[in-house]
Amino acid sequence: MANFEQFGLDASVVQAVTNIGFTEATPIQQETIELVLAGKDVIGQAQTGTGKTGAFGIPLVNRIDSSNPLVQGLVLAPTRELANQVEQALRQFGRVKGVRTTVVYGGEDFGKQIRSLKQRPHIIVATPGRLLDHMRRKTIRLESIETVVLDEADEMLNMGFIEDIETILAETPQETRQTLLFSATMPKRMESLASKFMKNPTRIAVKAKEVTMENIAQQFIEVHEREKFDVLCRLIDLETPDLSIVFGRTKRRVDELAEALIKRGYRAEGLHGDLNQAKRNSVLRKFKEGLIDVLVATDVAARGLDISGVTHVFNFDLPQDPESYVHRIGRTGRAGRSGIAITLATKPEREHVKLIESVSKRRMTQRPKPTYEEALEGQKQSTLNELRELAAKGEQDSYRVAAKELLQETDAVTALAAALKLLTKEPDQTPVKLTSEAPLRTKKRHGNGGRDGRRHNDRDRRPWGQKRGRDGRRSGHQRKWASSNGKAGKRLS
Ligand SMILES: Nc1ncnc2c1ncn2[C@@H]1O[C@H](COP(=O)(O)OP(=O)(O)OP(=O)(O)O)[C@@H](O)[C@H]1O
Ligand SMILES: [Mg+2]
Repeated sequence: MANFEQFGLDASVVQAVTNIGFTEATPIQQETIELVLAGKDVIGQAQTGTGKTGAFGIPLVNRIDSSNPLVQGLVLAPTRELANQVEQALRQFGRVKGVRTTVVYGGEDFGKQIRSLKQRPHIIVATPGRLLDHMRRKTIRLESIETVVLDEADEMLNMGFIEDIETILAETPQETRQTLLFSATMPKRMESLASKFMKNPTRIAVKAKEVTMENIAQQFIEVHEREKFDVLCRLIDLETPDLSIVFGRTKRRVDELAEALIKRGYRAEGLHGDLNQAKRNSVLRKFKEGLIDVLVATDVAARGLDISGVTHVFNFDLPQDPESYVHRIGRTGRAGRSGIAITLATKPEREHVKLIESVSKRRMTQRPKPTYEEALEGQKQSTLNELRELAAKGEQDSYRVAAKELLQETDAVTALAAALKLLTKEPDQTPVKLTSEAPLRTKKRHGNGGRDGRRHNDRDRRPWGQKRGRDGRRSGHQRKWASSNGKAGKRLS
């Protein structure tokens, strides 16, 4: 296994990476770091959660001349939250070397961004729309850019950012520019972008049958539309996730789902593109801090977001395309950890499930709908585990007298059973109202990448090819690769 010293990186960059806690390069990092250092154009495809940010970010900061005040690196990301997260990662990689980074995205004050641009960042991370605005205002110039990275390149095409990206790339030095494309999915249509903007790129790709991670258990449950919500609640009760993400198809759906979950006593909040940026930031922060356990989101949260502790992804509604499925479920099972992805599908949607399976090259295991009894049992076990842990810690001195008094009145089993009942969140059946969604219908995939026929303007993404208005949306955590699973590195290679 490779450590970071062997790639010819500056000692300051190796130091920064070590400080973060990375000891070994992940497979995609092993393959791309030297190429990027050498100035080559690279198309990097590797599964979700396997360190692509480091694969481009570590050599990128290494290439920066930190004594030169000009901006040298540009990273584009499809959403605001992701742009934020990537900038945080780059800042960490470049900290010891003294590389300055900044991030610009829509929905935020220009003034603040202009002030940060005046600090002469070496690398700018941006969403395409806001970057263009800055270019028009001449608050960002790209003629000194040496390296451009398109993170989630295929998604930026999906979102209709292609013209924006062409405009941006045209403002960077054509002859000398290094261009890097990264994503877990590289659909065929990426080729035209690559051939147009890249010079003899090296392709690093995972094998087709390894598009999704094997450490993510993929399951699906066949449901009727009207029972979906009860099934979701029972799943949460039964599975007792640490953190989970529930994906809904539309913004309205996300709002309704979050509200319904809250009504049933879950700590949930919604995230989608119609919320103002302050709200989006606060929801994501609360989720990372564990102040909420369930993040309900549109596909705005499907790509790139790296949040530790997400043990479960629920596809309440099917994603509109198979690539989106790969990215959604990739919000769990990151950095060698395991995760569970559960997809709810109605009977008419079976075909769509098959299409997803054929693209992700993995079968989903069908499981039955959880029963009320199973949900209750899950909650009981969870309470029992917490009780066991607390008892083992033995820090209940101030409760011992009361406990003894209780045991004089009633036998131990009765007393404990009452405590368990009190502490257990029994499955809540409060009636809730959700507007029902028509099932997703499968259309044959054409050259347009199989965007579904139903175009719903309540969605967070533009259909393929359609020009987007301003800008997208989407933040970070560092830990040791394979910290919880020593085998992860091997499995990936
Ligand atoms: N060499 C390493 N050692 C330990 N942890 C690492 C290493 N490289 C990356 N990680 C951690 O792995 C996690 C996933 O990394 P990252 O977000 O870059 O994945 P990704 O491949 O970009 O995934 P996605 O396709 O979802 O965007 C992060 O928490 C990151 O800090
Ligand atoms: Mg990523």
